[in-house]
Amino acid sequence: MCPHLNGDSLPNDPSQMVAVDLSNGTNGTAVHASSVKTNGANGHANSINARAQELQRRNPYAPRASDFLSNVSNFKIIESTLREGEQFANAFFDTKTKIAIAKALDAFGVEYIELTSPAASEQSRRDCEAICKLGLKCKILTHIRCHMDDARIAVETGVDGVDVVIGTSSFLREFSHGKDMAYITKTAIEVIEFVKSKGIEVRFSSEDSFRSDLVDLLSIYQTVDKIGVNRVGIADTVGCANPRQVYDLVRTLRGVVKCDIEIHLHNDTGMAIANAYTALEAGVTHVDTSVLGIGERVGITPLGGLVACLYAANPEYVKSKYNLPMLREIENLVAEAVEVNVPFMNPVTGYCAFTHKAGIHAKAILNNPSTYEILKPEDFGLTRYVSIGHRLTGWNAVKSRVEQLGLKLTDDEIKDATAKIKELADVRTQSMDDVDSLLRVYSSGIQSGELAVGQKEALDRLLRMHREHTTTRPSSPPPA
Ligand SMILES: CC(=O)SCCNC(=O)CCNC(=O)[C@H](O)C(C)(C)COP(=O)(O)OP(=O)(O)OC[C@H]1O[C@@H](n2cnc3c(N)ncnc32)[C@H](O)[C@@H]1OP(=O)(O)O
Ligand SMILES: O=C(O)CCC(=O)C(=O)O
Ligand SMILES: [Zn+2]
Repeated sequence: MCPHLNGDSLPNDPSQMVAVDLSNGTNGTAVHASSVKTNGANGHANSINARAQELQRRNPYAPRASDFLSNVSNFKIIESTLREGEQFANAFFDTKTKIAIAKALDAFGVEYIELTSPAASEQSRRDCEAICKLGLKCKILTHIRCHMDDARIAVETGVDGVDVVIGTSSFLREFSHGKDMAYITKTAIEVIEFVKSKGIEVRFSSEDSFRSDLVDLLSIYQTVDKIGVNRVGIADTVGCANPRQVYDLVRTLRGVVKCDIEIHLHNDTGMAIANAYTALEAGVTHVDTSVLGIGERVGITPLGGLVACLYAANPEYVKSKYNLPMLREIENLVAEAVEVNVPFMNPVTGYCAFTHKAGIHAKAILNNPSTYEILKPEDFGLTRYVSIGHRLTGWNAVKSRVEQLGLKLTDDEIKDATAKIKELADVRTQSMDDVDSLLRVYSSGIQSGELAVGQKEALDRLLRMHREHTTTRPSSPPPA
């Protein structure tokens, strides 16, 4: 039986854990230089520079110009589980599941949901229409090739906007669609103007941006910005970019276009969350995510990980935007739909995300959770645990359990009992029930005078008697 205090449970075997409720603990919240939204107009960038230089003159530790470009506290999520996520090898979402996921994401508070192209199949088109009719708070987008045939189908579905994409790297120009930059630019203009004429949002994105020629990229982005695209998108389609490259490209683009900038980052080298954070620092306004990061190959920036990272930067802002306690439910919903487990090391919902083990950690956590926690479990509707029944435990952790059990032991007695727990845990990990029995036997031995600190043999005898009693006692008859 899980011995936690407030009825929550871990998805794993919690028998060695004890939950600690320190809701009145003094978790620190990071303080952040305020950020201003910039639309990248050069005049604006210059005035930010002048303001920052003035601040720096007065105080060298004052925010720099780059800090004012940051959108770490001013961003929108484009949730693409129902588009990129459907490209995950294991994914098959029937209509009911798509609707459940869309509703859950909307209740969580994402600003946009991106859906598979209605050109993909007849059912994809019908599902897109069905989700548009749900009346969700968030905006619904669909994602199409840069082609008039796809655009004509997309605008008839009832979406709030269309995300248009075409590869600009030499790899994709040669081996995917075979079109040159002149053709891409001409078609992009045609598609964007068509979608705009329907009165809905349109975004233009270059696929494989980080392996595209910078002059080609900036020139097509500038062209589509001039004709009034709502957003341009940068895509690290193969997951090759590092944070420095992301920062440089976004920052350069920020100086070239006035419209919003979206970023889409694959996680092939494990950089997707770091790259998304860096992209926000450099001024992107929209970040693509999927639940658990599912997508092509190893997928993209995961919703939960990104939210955790941005919460660490500005908890109040993130809490005000998103229903954080829903994260676990959404991840479980998607994990079940695509038949995978939530990874053990997942931020926030990984099965030991809020479990503290080593004695040194446990003592400090019990005094103040901020010592070893950057995320507050209670903000995500979760519980903090301290694991006790192992050889790395310490007397402070044991003392907290003694107090929870309502036992009366002095510190010396607790240290003595801790030594016994360690001795037993050197042989095998002790469950919480094992620890509790030991503490109860120890305490009753002390109260009855059968035991004093350091009487190892007497304690062994009492434990042996307790074990024999509990294992040989005949089971009680069932209640009448
Ligand atoms: C990086 C990304 O994740 S982008 C999004 C990926 N999403 C999808 O692919 C959605 C699901 N896809 C599908 O259902 C199908 O691939 C469809 C309906 C889009 C196209 O199917 P098909 O016509 O059978 O073509 P197929 O998939 O074999 O090849 C892609 C075609 O699109 C063209 N193409 C590829 N990318 C683009 C683009 N961004 N813009 C315009 N055309 C493109 C290719 O040249 C090729 O054309 P072809 O028929 O002249 O050879
Ligand atoms: O449309 C986009 O921005 C991204 C498309 C995509 O999935 C990718 O390039 O990986
Ligand atoms: Zn992608």
